[in-house]
Amino acid sequence: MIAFPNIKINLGLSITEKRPDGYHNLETVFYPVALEDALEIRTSPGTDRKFTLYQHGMEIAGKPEDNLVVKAYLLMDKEFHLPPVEIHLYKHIPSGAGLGGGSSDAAFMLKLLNNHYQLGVSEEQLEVYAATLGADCAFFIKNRPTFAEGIGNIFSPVDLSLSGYQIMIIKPDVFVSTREAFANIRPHHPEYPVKEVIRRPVAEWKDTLINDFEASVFPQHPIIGDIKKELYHHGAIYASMSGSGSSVFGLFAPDALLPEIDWGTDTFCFTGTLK
Ligand SMILES: C[C@](O)(CO)[C@H](O)COP(=O)(O)OP(=O)(O)OC[C@H]1O[C@@H](n2ccc(N)nc2=O)[C@H](O)[C@@H]1O
Ligand SMILES: Nc1ncnc2c1ncn2[C@@H]1O[C@H](COP(=O)(O)OP(=O)(O)OP(=O)(O)O)[C@@H](O)[C@H]1O
Repeated sequence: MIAFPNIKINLGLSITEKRPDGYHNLETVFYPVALEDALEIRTSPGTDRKFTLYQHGMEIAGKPEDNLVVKAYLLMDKEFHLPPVEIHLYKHIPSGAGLGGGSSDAAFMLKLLNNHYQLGVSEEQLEVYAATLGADCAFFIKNRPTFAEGIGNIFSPVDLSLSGYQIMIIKPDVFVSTREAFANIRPHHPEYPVKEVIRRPVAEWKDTLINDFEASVFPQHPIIGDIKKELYHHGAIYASMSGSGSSVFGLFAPDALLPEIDWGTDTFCFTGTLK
């Protein structure tokens, strides 16, 4: 059985408080975008190994047992005593991009196992499992536009459709550690709450829908700020870094002709249309 884990972008990201457990409370809107990995599971009988991970496409740092798809499998195996599986993961989604690629793989693994082995786990319970694997992992269970608060795991639906808008996502060859990005932030409550700005037309978001990480990440990696400027220069209606970076996305009107920009060979570039 195969699934296609997609990414999220953050529309606004306010880091409001540091918590006693070291994590941060935040407010953001997650929006799904169809830049996808491919994830397949097959039962592999007659083997002692619980799992074998075959990786294709972009490389991911770390051992197989550190991969979030394996962590998701082991979590479900503990609860449901699953048969051994072969896992094929084809990575298209860049890592360290703020696009939630690893979290998405993990959430889709939970959904795949639930469907393939007919475990009968509810979406709500899958969200509980997902939240143990990564702060924004649970979003990918329902995978629809969502207002998130808490550490990024308390959800309410938002009435927002960007259907038809074109998106350009650019990720320079720069790795931003999510942990370090949080460490450099001074939390504060936003002048313009994300939930309110998002109700305004996209054309009004430019100076009010803020990703707090930009202020700490751009000075360290000026190239990321330059990409955002370039997207505006070429007609983006709204542009922002996603999550803790290093990717930047630009939203363009449905009928706009997307610019052809030479970002250089080490830069990842995706264009698509939002659903
Ligand atoms: C920044 C976002 O991309 C916004 O969508 C996400 O909240 C990040 O979520 P994520 O990559 O799933 O994050 P995790 O892998 O759970 O956490 C990585 C590290 O970031 C810090 N962290 C993460 C989430 C959060 N609300 N507060 C934090 O301080 C913690 O130091 C944690 O050890
Ligand atoms: N299946 C996976 N895909 C990508 N990275 C994974 C995976 N499993 C574990 N990782 C580890 O997770 C780290 C973060 O990867 P991820 O793609 O989620 O980054 P990100 O885009 O910064 O996500 P986020 O928006 O959640 O911060 C990587 O450095 C990698 O070592």
